[in-house]
Amino acid sequence: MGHYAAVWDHKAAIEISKDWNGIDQVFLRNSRGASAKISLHGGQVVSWRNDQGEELLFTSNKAIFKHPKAMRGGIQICYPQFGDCGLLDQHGFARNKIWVIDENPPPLNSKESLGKSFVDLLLKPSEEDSKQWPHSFELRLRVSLAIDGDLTLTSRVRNINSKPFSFLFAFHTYLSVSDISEVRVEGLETLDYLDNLRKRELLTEQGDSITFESEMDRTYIRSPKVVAVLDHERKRTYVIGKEGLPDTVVWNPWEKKSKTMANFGDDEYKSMLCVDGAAVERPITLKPGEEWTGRLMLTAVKSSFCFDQLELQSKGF
Ligand SMILES: O=P(O)(O)OC[C@H]1O[C@@H](O)[C@H](O)[C@@H](O)[C@@H]1O
Repeated sequence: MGHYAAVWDHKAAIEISKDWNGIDQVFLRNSRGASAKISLHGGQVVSWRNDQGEELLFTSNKAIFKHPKAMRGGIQICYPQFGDCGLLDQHGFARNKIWVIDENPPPLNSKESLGKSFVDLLLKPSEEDSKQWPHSFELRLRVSLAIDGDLTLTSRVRNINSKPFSFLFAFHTYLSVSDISEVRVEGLETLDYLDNLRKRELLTEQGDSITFESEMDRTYIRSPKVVAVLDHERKRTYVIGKEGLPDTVVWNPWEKKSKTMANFGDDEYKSMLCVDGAAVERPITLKPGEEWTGRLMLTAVKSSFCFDQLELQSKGF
């Protein structure tokens, strides 16, 4: 399987194995011991570990690993619908489908994979999907793990039909946190957001940063390219960069809703936070033959957050 990997030394590797349901999953590893696991079920990133072996993504202890439902956690691909704003199942069908490994993807910018282990996945609509959503598309996902452990997800949607179509998209990202009460999100101050708990009412963020004391389900519109999630107790900061994704969704179900979710423990809301790079306020429209690209870049660093220290520019933010 070496040809899937950008091999810069002998330890960079990619392996393919079966998951609990006999569905292929891809294991990426870098030379320092960081890793990522991607399931072909849903094109879902199910694990991302740093070089200390610490898991950076949340997965519920009650997650159900059973086709066709995406398991609760990791990074899910929401496409072509987000939430329940449409006729399809919540968050669209892509997260519930079996993707394939794309051996010959159309080229991406060469910098994209330089020095990284990566895999390319592809989803094309089945007959059943076309009945529900009558548009011909190719949805691609490249997952790349860099030498410093950064994880990049690049999605491309191509219209291969003779008519335009529109879609919504999100990288629904479950971050693992120590205790939600100790977490702060920076970068969304003063922005307008749609409050999904109040029928998508348009409100403006008043806080200096976002902290959590109750259920939250918000779509921050036209959000900046970089948002930081500071976990004080664990002394870890996640830096979330995005391109082609104008919005950021912030979600935590809190206590009451958690109890109603079958595949989620009653107390698990304390150890997770979803911060999604998304294009959900306004649909993206593609004319025949056109392609859209969206990218999510995740970095986890120790201790307090400082834009300068992170040399964000050198990381491509
Ligand atoms: O339970 P699901 O379908 O995975 O969705 C979880 C949540 O995902 C969030 O992104 C949405 O904003 C919430 O409204 C939704 O409840």
